Amino acid sequence: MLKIQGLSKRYKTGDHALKGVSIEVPAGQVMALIGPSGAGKSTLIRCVNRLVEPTDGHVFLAGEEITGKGSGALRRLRRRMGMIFQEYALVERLTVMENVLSGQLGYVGFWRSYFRRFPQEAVDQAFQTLERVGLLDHVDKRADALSGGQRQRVGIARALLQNPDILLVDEPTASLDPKTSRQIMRLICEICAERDLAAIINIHDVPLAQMFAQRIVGLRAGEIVYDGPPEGLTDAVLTEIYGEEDWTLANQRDSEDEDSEQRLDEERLAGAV
Ligand SMILES: Nc1ncnc2c1ncn2[C@@H]1O[C@H](COP(=O)(O)OP(=O)(O)OP(=O)(O)O)[C@@H](O)[C@H]1O
Repeated sequence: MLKIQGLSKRYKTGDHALKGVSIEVPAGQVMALIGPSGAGKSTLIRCVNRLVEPTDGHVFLAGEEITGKGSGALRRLRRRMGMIFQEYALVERLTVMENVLSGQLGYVGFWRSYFRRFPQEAVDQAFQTLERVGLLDHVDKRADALSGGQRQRVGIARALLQNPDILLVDEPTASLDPKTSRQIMRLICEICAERDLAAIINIHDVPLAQMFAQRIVGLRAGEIVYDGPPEGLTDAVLTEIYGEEDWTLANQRDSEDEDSEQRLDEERLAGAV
């Protein structure tokens, strides 16, 4: 679905943020992008939709090249990439429904959306999507009256209303508590599976990435130093990505988390929760 070939980015400041990165993400795959601060994760995501202009390399979405496209063609291609942000990027004074419908902006034209005259089909789809993300009871609430988790659900619904081929997700859980973070990651992954959607998730929380993503790509100083399954993130690999550190605690917490998660699932199945 997404093919990145030899992507490089050198900012005007001289920072060499990406050094010839090549990755392919097939439809339906959720890929977590991890790495220390400054490794180039945000730059990579932003080069894919060309919010940042790559210095070199090529990006293809479903076989169509994104790099080198003029503004009209780029706008059309961007509609097929749903962005989900750390800070949700909602319009505070608009309702949940209005925020979600703004995902249709690229389709319905500026004046129609300015006067909030959305086609019935889009409104119906927005209701269905809001039901899927668990916000049907909040459609008329203003965005500024929502919790962090609810706000991120609005962000997800808005991205889905574009009918994207891929989700580009930048730190979706950075402002959320641990339980809500899991719920949001679970929701994103379930939706990707249901819709055969690819996703790249830029995430700092390694245990969370391991718990939910099918594939982990580790960036260090603009280069891929790991690309494989979550189980392959050994202490040695983590050290290669992040540098020397004692990983025992993180891994221990990991298996404890898994145990309690499994217990909770069993209790849920037994109808106890
Ligand atoms: N607009 C910019 N102008 C100049 N340099 C930049 C710009 N944005 C990022 N950089 C530099 O590019 C490198 C990669 O930054 P980037 O934000 O992509 O890393 P990151 O892995 O996303 O970090 P973080 O996890 O802290 O968000 C860093 O050295 C950063 O200072």
